[in-house]
Amino acid sequence: MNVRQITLRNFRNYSEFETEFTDKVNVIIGDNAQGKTNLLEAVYFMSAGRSFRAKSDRELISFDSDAAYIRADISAGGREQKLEAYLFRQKRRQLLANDVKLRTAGELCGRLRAVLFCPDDLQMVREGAAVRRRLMDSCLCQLRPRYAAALTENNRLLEHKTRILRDHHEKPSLLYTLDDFDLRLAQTGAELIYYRAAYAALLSEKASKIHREFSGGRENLTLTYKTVKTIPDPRKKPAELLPHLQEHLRDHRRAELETGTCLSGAHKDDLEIDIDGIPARSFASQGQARTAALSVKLAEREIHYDDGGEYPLLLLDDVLSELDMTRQNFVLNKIGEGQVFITCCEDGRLKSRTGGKVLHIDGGRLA
Ligand SMILES: Nc1ncnc2c1ncn2[C@@H]1O[C@H](COP(=O)(O)OP(=O)(O)OP(=O)(O)O)[C@@H](O)[C@H]1O
Repeated sequence: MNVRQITLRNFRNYSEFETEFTDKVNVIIGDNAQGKTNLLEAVYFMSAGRSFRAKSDRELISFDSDAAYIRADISAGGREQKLEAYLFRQKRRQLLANDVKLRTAGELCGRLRAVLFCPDDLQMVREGAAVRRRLMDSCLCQLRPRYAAALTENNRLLEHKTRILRDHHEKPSLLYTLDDFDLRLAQTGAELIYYRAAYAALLSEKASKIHREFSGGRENLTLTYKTVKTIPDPRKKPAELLPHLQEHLRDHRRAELETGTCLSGAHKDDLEIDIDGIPARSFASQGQARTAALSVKLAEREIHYDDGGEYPLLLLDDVLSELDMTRQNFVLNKIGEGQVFITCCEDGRLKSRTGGKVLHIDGGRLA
């Protein structure tokens, strides 16, 4: 699976841009703020139907434009495909695959798979649960289109429910709709939990193996999925999870009304990371935290490979420079096959170590 060519119009700081990529390692080099991450973001967008850092499509459109365009010519599953995205400031985006309009971002997911490793990922060990939920979500959205649809719906319902909880004092009639929202939240939440539980078990198994190799057999990494407390076994089918989620929602109704926030549901899930049975969040050294984050990302890549028989794109945004030489070598050795994109500021060493194609970016253009 690879991106052969990308075309950008009015995307971030790229007004008109087109380039071909090699199906091996692409090293994107340039000074700060020249558009290296923007280019990676465009590639990622075509795999996930969303950016990994922008809150809305509008942020992706060049400051002085009303619309942006991304086109990726890809090769996947032995087929050449054309993926396009039209993003607008004032109206809904339009996504196309081989000239056919797609209704949702979920329909884009899966056509082009990518694993992103960016500086924020190095914090997955230390930060709050949101980072680790995003980790599960971004991979599952690509692996399972049904998951992407459930996640979009769950987020939409949460936004509505939050408004109800916040505004019901001024408008008590809003409370009549709360039961319906809770039911839909529990239904979509049950789907999310079902998929997350299976994914977390697989990720833990693979990441643990990589981490052990990485640490010279000394450390044991485990990932444990944590969800709504009333659920005895999250690996049961969604229909069996539903009543437990409803029970938890009922128990928290009063607290939700008092605090004006959604306290119950899959949006609180976590993926706990332990090293040798001790919570990494509080006790891991800097080196251990980095090794764990790397192991998790490399495990994610393997899961994609096992699922689809092809390596996903590996997007490494400015992370290699943050790793010491041993860890850089471990990553570069593990890459082996598949298309890779690496952004970095310095030239030279990476080029010779990866043997990759170098793209010099300067002010949103190829230098
Ligand atoms: N919507 C937009 N329209 C125009 N320019 C934008 C837009 N969004 C971001 N930029 C510009 O893109 C540039 C940043 O690009 P990017 O994040 O890709 O940098 P980078 O080359 O990865 O830099 P660094 O090495 O510092 O991470 C900034 O100068 C920013 O102002």
